[in-house]
Amino acid sequence: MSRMSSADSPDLESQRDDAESVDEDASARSVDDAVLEVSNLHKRFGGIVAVDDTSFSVERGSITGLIGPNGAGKSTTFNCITGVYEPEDGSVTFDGTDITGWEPHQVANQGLVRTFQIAREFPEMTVLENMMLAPKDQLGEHLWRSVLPGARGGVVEQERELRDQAWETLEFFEIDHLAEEYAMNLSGGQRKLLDLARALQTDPEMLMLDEPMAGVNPTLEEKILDRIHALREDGYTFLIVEHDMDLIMEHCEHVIVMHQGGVLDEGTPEVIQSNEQVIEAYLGGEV
Ligand SMILES: Nc1ncnc2c1ncn2[C@@H]1O[C@H](COP(=O)(O)OP(=O)(O)OP(=O)(O)O)[C@@H](O)[C@H]1O
Repeated sequence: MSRMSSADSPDLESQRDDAESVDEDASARSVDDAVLEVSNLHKRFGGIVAVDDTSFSVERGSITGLIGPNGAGKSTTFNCITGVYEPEDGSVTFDGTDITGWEPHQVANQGLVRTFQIAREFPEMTVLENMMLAPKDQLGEHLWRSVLPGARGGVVEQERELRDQAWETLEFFEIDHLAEEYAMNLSGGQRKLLDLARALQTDPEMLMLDEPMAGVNPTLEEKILDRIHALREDGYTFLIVEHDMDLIMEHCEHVIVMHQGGVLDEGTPEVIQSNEQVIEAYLGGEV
């Protein structure tokens, strides 16, 4: 299933053949219950092919890792899935619905949310205010509703529920003591926790995390991982881009490897770790 160009060397061609046989094994893995299906995705920027015929599925309730050297196309794939970019070709299906080319807020409303490499909170708002802005379909955002007879009570009630939910989520991530703090005063790790909390506030089914541990100290990293596992136990699905290989291999049950815009291989951490093409992709001077 390698997606390298036809200009690949014979060596790489033979690796691709090997990869295909490995992938046959991988695809034998039952993805009966795929919550996300990415099929033949293509995205280019001028002459740069960033995502080249990429296909993979994510099993519902799994923690799946998406890895690959710098420039492999991971973030662009995330962006194509979540509506930041529109792919030139291919499709994205979430929970049985074709969401290809949907706007980011539509994707989020469907239950698929993401975080970014660089957290995107509002720095001049408090943590709690950031939380209150996150949820989808807030009645309070639709001002017209407030002028409908009898609707005002509903808005007040919904805002109270959102506030309660925000507190609960902040407690879950153990940052409730920072609720009144301006987001700009948080540490890098605390921002990552806020980012996750905000994503969760939208009541998603699946979270896509782009380098959730970058710049996070080991103690906070433990806490974030602990929360991710707790959420998975609750039925959430995770797709995680992360450069820390040890972390991916320890915490993901399935790993997808991207290289030069395509999927080089996928499988269990054990399979991936022993795959020489993967080792070469990482150690071939491109990391
Ligand atoms: N907005 C853009 N304009 C032009 N080229 C881009 C753009 N975004 C990504 N690219 C290019 O597309 C390719 C894939 O980039 P992408 O950021 O998706 O890789 P990545 O695997 O996420 O890398 P990293 O691990 O370094 O974040 C790279 O060659 C990159 O330079």
